[in-house]
Amino acid sequence: MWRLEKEIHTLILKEVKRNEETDSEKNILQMLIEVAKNSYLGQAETDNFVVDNCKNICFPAYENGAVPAIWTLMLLALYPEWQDKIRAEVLEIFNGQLPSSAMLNKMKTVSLKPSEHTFSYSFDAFILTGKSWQLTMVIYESLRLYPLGCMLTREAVRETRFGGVDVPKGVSIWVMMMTLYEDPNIWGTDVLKFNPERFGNGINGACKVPHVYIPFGTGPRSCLGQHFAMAEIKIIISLLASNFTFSLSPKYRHSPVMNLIIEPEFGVDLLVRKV
Ligand code: HEM
Repeated sequence: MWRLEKEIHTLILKEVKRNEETDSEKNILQMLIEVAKNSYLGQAETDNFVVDNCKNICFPAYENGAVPAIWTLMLLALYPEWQDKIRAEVLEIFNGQLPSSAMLNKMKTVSLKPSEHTFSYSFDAFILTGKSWQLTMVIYESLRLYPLGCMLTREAVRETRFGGVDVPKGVSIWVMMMTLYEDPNIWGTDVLKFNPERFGNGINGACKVPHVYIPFGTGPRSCLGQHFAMAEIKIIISLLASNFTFSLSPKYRHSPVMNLIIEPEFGVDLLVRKV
């Protein structure tokens, strides 16, 4: 384990050096290096800062787009009427071509005027624009029923009072996603049903307290890959839905498990047919 750790450390620093030597376009790595260099950190700490942040970005990039896409496919397999709606939408937008960013922008949805909100809310989910957002509604509903992480954590950096409770400095606060997403007082009596239509008027229309819908977290440390992840999931689902119909295989065993993220324990077996 230590050998692997050391090897990864060395590999990342090699890439850092290569990156510093080439006059390439500004990328995340260069931004990380700049932040580290402009800080009070010594050389070893600077290296650790860059390496740790690289790992922090690579780790979620590996499965975090794939698992929500798999849950969405499972739900679409269960609800063929939504599969048909998605297929019609993507066939109209993509018109037999591979998805481009301009096409994805047509499915792009929503933005929030920052001044209307106290948090720096970067998840683009409040004002629906355009008319092609059925797939986005399906993904939002899928992320509500099967959130990627089961909790969001924050540490009290100073003594504070939170919802009538005194919280001492240093205490970790865990926000359990499922308690937010399964509350009928917030989402209505059909809270446990797959109903993407609830997002028809954006998040404000979907629930009584829109700030509780935070699939990508909130504030300055919200998900770095949220727009990438949404684009990735849209591309995967669009390509599959426009070429295939799919239903759940009798082999499928429904068993969401909480590892680091909420995953289907036995995978998702689908029966797939060419359209
Ligand atoms: C649908 C897919 C994804 C979901 C639902 C998701 C969700 C989240 C959540 C809830 C957080 C914690 C935010 C907070 O504490 O406020 C987070 C953090 C993060 N995510 Fe994602 N994520 C997804 C995909 C990705 C992908 C594909 C990447 C990388 C390419 C990524 C990179 C990160 C990073 C680097 C952080 C830490 C940000 C920081 O600490 O400043 N995520 N994500």
